[in-house]
Amino acid sequence: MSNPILELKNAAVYQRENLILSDVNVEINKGDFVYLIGKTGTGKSSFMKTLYGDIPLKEGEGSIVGHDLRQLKEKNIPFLRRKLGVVFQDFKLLNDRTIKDNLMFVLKATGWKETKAMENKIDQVLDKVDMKTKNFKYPYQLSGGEQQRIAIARALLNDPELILADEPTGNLDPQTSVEVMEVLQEINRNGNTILMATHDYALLLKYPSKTLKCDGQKVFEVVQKTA
Ligand SMILES: Nc1ncnc2c1ncn2[C@@H]1O[C@H](COP(=O)(O)OP(=O)(O)OP(=O)(O)O)[C@@H](O)[C@H]1O
Repeated sequence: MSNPILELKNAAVYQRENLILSDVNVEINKGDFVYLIGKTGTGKSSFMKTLYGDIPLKEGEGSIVGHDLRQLKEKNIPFLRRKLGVVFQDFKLLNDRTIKDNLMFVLKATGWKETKAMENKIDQVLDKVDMKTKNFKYPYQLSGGEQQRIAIARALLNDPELILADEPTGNLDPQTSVEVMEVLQEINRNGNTILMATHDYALLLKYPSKTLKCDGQKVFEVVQKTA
């Protein structure tokens, strides 16, 4: 029996009272790499926000990493987020502290106490994105691609069951996008499950995978054409 990490049944996504997506039926299983595509304004970000508890699910059924999205209470959102790694287009690193301190901040905020264990974990995640030697730098001293790799490392800190990446290459040039994508692919090969919203069709062609499309207030799976 498959035990999906994410399952939505007849779900509807709203921004306040505006219906953005309806009849959403989606299943993501452990180890999957799934793209979410669609034109600007079709609801990719709203879909992602619903998954990490930023927008409440008011219609249909939804479960993600063991949480029922319909029953999700404000106080449980931090616990949901701990099981998710979220990566954004604009990196969202804290510019007033070093890379190491950015990661330390997240570990402390999520209940880690032991300095040695925290340092080991930071080394481990930075190693995964090939950024171990830059841990003393400040975010503004890094290129966009490097900052995004740090943001991916940060998403890995609590061994997430699912990584949600919302346009992770949106601010990067094509070559750097490929480099960041290589990191995500490697992480996926190592067993991490990833849902990535993107409008970068070049990446889809280069790294084909299961693809969901937002269009006309619906989400459906598309079969990629090999041109
Ligand atoms: N905070 C908000 N309040 C009300 N409506 C919103 C809000 N944010 C987005 N919307 C609307 O929801 C719809 C979907 O937006 P969303 O950002 O989810 O699309 P998207 O596919 O992620 O677009 P993009 O690729 O430009 O990021 C749009 O019509 C947008 O105007």
